Amino acid sequence: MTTSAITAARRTGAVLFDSVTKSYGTVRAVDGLTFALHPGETVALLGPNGAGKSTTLDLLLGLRPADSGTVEVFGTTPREAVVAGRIGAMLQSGGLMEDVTVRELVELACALHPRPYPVDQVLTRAGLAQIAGRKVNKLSGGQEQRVRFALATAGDSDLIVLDEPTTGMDVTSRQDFWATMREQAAAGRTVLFATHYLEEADAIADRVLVLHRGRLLADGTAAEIKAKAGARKVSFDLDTAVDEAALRALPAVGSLEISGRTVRLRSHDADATVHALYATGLYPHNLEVAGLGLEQAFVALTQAEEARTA
Ligand SMILES: Nc1ncnc2c1ncn2[C@@H]1O[C@H](COP(=O)(O)OP(=O)(O)OP(=O)(O)O)[C@@H](O)[C@H]1O
Repeated sequence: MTTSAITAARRTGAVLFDSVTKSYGTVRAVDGLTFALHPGETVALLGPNGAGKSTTLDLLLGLRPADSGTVEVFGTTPREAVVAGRIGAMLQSGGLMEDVTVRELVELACALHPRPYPVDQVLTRAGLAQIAGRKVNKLSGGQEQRVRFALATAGDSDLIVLDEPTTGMDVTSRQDFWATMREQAAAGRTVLFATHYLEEADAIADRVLVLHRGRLLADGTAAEIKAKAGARKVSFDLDTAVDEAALRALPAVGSLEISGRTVRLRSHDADATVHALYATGLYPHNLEVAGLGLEQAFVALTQAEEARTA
């Protein structure tokens, strides 16, 4: 980010990370991270295991101090933003209070929020109305996630932070969950979620941040991230026996998979690959050239970075 973008984000942004670093002993979990989130955005935070996603969220929520750099939330410190009720959070870790009912726990969360919603509304929105009387320690994993979701939306917060929110939820719960999050975003709230479900990031996020070893590897729309990965999938059938060596010698070819007379390959310059394919005298049928999905783009980007820094 440029200095003027940082100044603008400081004035009008929802979140600003400016050169933030955090280490645990010798492990640098977050390494000079700079980004801003704008009000009303829904942003996915992606990264392989250990990339620093949870640490980033902890810093954003004021649960850990940064070693250097600054974290601002609506122009204040994370802690001030939390106390003012401006952030609702749903974290992976942290047990729920056990010996209380779902309703009692949600009542407590509402009582603690400066701008609470009615308890019944929170329970219904999280799909908990039917099990409000049940003890929290008797819930399934997916039901516990719904309780965490209820706690994150107990009041009118401006920023909702979710760490792998749908892990353990069944398909219907997931759909309900994201429908609610869309409503929250449509009402102008900023939503930041860390996830390993790339199809969710693709479908839901306006913007995707890819972390790798505590650094920002990519920042853009899902379409931009796919384009950045650069590779295309090329597939075709041949009506003669497949000459693997000739295919491997085509320009820009990455991986190559042959199944009978069907060929599937990755190319970082599909035009060059296909032109050269025709030039060899082969005649491909059913030729298809397609972009990568977000998941494939993510793997391509992170693997390229691993190779670059190895
Ligand atoms: N409390 C801690 N003490 C020591 N090291 C830690 C601690 N928490 C995280 N780390 C290390 O910091 C790095 C970043 O971890 P973090 O949990 O932020 O990553 P993540 O992207 O959330 O990973 P995952 O996808 O596996 O949840 C990892 O190398 C991890 O081992």
